[in-house]
Amino acid sequence: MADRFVAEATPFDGLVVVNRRILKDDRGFLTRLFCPDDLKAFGWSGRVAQVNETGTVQRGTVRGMHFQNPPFAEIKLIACTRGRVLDVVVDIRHGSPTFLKHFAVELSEDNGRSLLVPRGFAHGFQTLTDDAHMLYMHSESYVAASEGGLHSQDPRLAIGWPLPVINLSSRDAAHPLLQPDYVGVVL
Ligand SMILES: Cc1cn([C@H]2C[C@H](O)[C@@H](COP(=O)(O)OP(=O)(O)O[C@H]3O[C@@H](C)C(=O)[C@@H](O)[C@H]3O)O2)c(=O)[nH]c1=O
Repeated sequence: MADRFVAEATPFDGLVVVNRRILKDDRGFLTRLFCPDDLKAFGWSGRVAQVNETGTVQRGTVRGMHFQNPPFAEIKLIACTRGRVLDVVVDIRHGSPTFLKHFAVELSEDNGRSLLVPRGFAHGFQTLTDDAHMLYMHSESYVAASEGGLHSQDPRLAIGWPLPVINLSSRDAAHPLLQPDYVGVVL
């Protein structure tokens, strides 16, 4: 069996686009979403503490930009299992050469792409279709008190959302803008 996952490097240390093989036959398809042994080579380590799914009703909705602060900083493997999204991460690792730069990739139910996001990135996405579903593997448990957020429309991040941004949650609308002295997270 050829590799189920083919890694595509990004300009960000540890951030990997994972191209999944999609096995098709007359009935439909099968694709492997997660395998700790295979993904170890791409940077997954430790356990899967939880698997979450979200469904988003309306095209143009933005969720994010979210992260957990140390000691609960987490690795996430992110896939879109229904519809299409523009998935975006921001490097917030203190001292990183790509600090506060962002990376965007389209994830969809058809393109077989997942994003393996190391610790020290904020994550968000915009739905490009109605009724979009996302699936997340998390290496750490959800700890509400450790949650952090950046504003998805912070001018300093300059994320080019392709559609007018709608439906921010009240939490996401309240994320503060970055201060000039922001130094990121120390892992
Ligand atoms: C993330 C999370 C939320 N919750 C609760 C908190 C809240 O009552 C409800 C909805 O949470 P949120 O508003 O944070 O949902 P959402 O905005 O979809 O949060 C998600 O956004 C994307 C961008 C990510 O990267 C994810 O890791 C996650 O942070 O679910 C959990 O119980 N467990 C979890 O792991």
